[in-house]
Amino acid sequence: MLSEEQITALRQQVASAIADELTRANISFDQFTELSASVEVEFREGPIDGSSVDPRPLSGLTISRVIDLTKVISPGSNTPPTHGEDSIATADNQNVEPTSGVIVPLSRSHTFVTPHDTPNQVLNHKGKNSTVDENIDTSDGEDDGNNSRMAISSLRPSRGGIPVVEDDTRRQMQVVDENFPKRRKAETVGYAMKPSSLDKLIIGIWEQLHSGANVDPAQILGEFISPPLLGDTTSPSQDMTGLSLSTELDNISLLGRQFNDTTVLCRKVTQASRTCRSIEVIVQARWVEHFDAYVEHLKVNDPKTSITRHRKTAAVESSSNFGWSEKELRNKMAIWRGYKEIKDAGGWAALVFAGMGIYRFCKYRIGFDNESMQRLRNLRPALEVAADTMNPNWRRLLSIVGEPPERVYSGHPHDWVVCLDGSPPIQLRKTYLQWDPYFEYKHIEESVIDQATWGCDDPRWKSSSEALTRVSSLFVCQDCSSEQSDDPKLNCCYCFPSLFGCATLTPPPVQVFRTPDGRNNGLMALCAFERGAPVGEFVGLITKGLQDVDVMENIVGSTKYQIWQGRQGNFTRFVNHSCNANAQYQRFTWLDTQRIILVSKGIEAGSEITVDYSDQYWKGLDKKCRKCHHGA
Ligand SMILES: C[S@@+](CC[C@H](N)C(=O)[O-])C[C@H]1O[C@@H](n2cnc3c(N)ncnc32)[C@H](O)[C@@H]1O
Repeated sequence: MLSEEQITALRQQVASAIADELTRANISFDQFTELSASVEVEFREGPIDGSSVDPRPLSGLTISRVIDLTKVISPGSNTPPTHGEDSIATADNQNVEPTSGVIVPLSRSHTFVTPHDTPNQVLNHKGKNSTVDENIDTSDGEDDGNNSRMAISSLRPSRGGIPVVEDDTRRQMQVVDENFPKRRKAETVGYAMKPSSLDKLIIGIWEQLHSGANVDPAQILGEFISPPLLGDTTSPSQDMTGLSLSTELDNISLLGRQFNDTTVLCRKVTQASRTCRSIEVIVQARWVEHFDAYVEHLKVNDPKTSITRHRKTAAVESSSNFGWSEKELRNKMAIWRGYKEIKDAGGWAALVFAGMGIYRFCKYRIGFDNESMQRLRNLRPALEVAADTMNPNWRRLLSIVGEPPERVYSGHPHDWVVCLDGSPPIQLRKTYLQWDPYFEYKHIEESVIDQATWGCDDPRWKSSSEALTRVSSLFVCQDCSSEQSDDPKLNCCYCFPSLFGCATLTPPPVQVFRTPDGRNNGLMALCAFERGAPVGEFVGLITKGLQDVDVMENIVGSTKYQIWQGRQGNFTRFVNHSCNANAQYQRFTWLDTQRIILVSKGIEAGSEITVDYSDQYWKGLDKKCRKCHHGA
């Protein structure tokens, strides 16, 4: 019998051996939530190098255990999701005025007043009373001491190491250039994506929707006619060594044209095949409905015969029409029924944009339960907003099954605020009218220079000696030292490939959503963003001297400028604060011009995207973080 100490030593030895093996195995556990491990132990006699070991175990298998690792892998799995705070929710939304979008500059001519238009007597985090102006200030420590800016509060990118302290400023959000924090598990909000088959299906839908995939019947009706690819001209493999220079050049340009033509043809066929696949699942889902209706009809006409018998009759009739055996039809029908159930819950958009993943999901039916279908039901309006606004013709596919082809949601994808509980989306402007009856928001992809202020100059441009030290006329990335160009063929900088210098830019998978805890709107990540991946650029009006509004203030050399998203900008305008943020703002220089990028710190699919506005931002404001309940 082993002593207590020997058992402890044995336990440690076995545990550390398993841990070593696990490290070597390099398994990605991220995709599992209900993980268990099966451990088998045998004891053997002899040295471990195997030179003279008796390969037979002492007494066969000593132990065999299955260990539940769920709690180790997902320690927070029992934590209620954020939307459990529903009780505070919608009514509360009336109370928190989202500052940056609703306050207009005093210097501009709007006359309405919101609670944040005037200085407020407020409590800061330490409970101290202070009077503040409602602004955002973002000067970044290279302050020239100009106190007129002190009253402006800000979303403020700061340079690493340079203190960002202006005691009188508020609403400063800091950009952290250094000490990129370790990835943290992000909280999920309403959609609460967990790694399962349904999640894969949903993420597949979002990815298709944001991939630039063109689901348009016109694509398959359009021409596939392309110049002859083979036969009458030089094929790519033909030996050209004996050709004269001009013939050679002719052939090269011909090869180039052929290559481009083939690319176009290939693109058209790929798109057409994707569209056909969508038509296929639409028709198959509808066929199941007709099958059920027919069985119902048989039952009404012949109530004495069992429903099973009627089903068989209908199956036999249709299998001969399909040219399949009854069994084959039944197998297919089981999958098609899955398509119908997805359509019933998630709407036609879920079906059309599901891609190939839907087949496996319906074949194996893992996670095909009431809870999953409820999740799809809640997602339905959000999916339709994305589908209608990004793929305006997709509903025309539905005319094949007699559904209305007109889209329901028009405008920009972020003109709609989706609700986590599946209730109808709200027009963006309506979510601000209570504070600003004139609210409107123009969606722009690039910042716009306020010419009244800057003329033709872009204050973000690094005209300083920094830029002039370049050896050639090429632009060089300050981070990776590679050449930058808007021409994808010349560009070598891949710091933020989804934003700069690459051939295709696809819209980021994000949506504006209604927060359930009184923060008005927020930004939802539909798919995961890896740590370090850009979500988008902070764009708006490049201006200066605004007071009493939320602005991002920045500095290049000695030039200060502001980015104001009050009336125009992009989705970054809806990013809320969290003390536990999963994203942050970073500076980046593209073609010698400063840009501010929203970068992921590890954002999970289905989470709200947040940044830490920093204490500076909240300083002196009568607000607590409603996301984390800090700073009450
Ligand atoms: C840049 S906007 C963010 C989008 C905003 N929620 C909206 O609906 O327009 C900043 C404003 O959102 C609100 N906000 C953001 N994060 C918050 C938080 N954690 N707690 C409370 N309010 C927050 C505040 O009103 C803040 O002034």
